[in-house]
Amino acid sequence: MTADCPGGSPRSQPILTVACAALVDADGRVLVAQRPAGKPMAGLWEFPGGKLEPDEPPETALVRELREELGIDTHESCLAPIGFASHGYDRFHLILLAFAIRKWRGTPRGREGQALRWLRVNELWTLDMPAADKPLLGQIAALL
Ligand SMILES: Nc1nc2c([nH]c(=O)n2[C@H]2C[C@H](O)[C@@H](COP(=O)(O)OP(=O)(O)OP(=O)(O)O)O2)c(=O)[nH]1
Repeated sequence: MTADCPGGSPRSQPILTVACAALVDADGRVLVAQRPAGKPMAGLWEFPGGKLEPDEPPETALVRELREELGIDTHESCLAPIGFASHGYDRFHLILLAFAIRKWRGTPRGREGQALRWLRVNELWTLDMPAADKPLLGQIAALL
């Protein structure tokens, strides 16, 4: 059986590639961070992570970002790919690569002033998140 699948917008936008983490604790809860005031999408809850630098592999970027943002140490071998989201914002097209992480050293704290919450997967659906993130929730739910 075939289904209608209308074509997407052909707009040409810069591509931004971001790696993000579902940090999963021993109780199966996932960490989310609130984007601080002054940043685009301030107040929305996101998965910690950030942009890849030129020629930087996503795993390397994520280990770096988690150290910078949360003060935790992990290792590339502790990152398990979950899936991705691809979303067109007004100014750029985001490719969001998501990894699950269950092992790290240190206690996450918001080093850039961001609030943190540990939530069960069913609670994630209730959060105000960037539009790109919603498709990731099903992928995370399938994993946990
Ligand atoms: N880390 C992260 N970023 C996300 C998520 N969802 C989503 O749309 N984004 C967007 C927000 C930003 O436009 C981009 C991440 O960039 P970033 O965190 O490195 O940069 P930023 O805008 O916070 O600011 P800056 O570091 O350039 O100062 O990806 C998410 O779940 N986690």
